[in-house]
Amino acid sequence: MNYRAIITDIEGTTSRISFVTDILFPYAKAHLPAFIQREQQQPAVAAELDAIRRLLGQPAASTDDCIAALLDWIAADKKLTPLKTLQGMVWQHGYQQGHFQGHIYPDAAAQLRHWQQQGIQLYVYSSGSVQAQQLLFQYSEAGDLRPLFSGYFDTRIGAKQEIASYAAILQHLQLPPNQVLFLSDVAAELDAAAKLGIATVQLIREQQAPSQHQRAENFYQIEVQ
Ligand SMILES: CSCCC(=O)C(=O)COP(=O)(O)O
Ligand SMILES: [Mg+2]
Repeated sequence: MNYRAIITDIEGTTSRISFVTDILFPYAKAHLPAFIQREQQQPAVAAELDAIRRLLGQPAASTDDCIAALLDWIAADKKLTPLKTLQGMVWQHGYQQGHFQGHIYPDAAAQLRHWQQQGIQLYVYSSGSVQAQQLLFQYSEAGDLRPLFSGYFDTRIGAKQEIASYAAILQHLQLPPNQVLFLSDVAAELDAAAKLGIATVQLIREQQAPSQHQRAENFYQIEVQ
């Protein structure tokens, strides 16, 4: 089982679920409305507002309508790309101001470093935007971990429970599926990856429902060689 690439999820896998639900999401809920009102003319923000209008099927939706939809989506933990993109923009300020650091389990930081030193290519696949992923690892409690990673994938490549998303990732990696290992806490994500022959390990750190996938309580229990 010599894997040439390992792809890891974040929430519930490298990092505590409560860091996302109790720190990041409330911060976004508190700061997104003012951020959007202030920055809505910025092309990057305007593009996401247009994407929200398309998702709502309301081309004439006001900025306030879009903000209301975003707050509903945060409450429902919707993994919608415009929400995730705007959240990443808002979280950048929080990290830069030192309002919070990115949580990473010590075993995950240590093993990711070890695997990279062994020559294994490391990637991230999270519903959080690539910007949000890079910020979490840049401002992590274990220091700037960005040098460990060869690439990042988010919902722009597809939803995490869709088989096609993993086919697109394999195309990017240019590796056979049996040389790739995907780590996540969510069985449905692992199911989709396994359908293509990607190796899987489910991290059971919190209250995850176990599945038929190989399981590990921490990164030290994951065999890669
Ligand atoms: C990258 S930190 C923000 C994570 C996030 O917004 C999210 O929805 C987590 O989803 P994941 O696919 O990493 O479990
Ligand atoms: Mg997760």
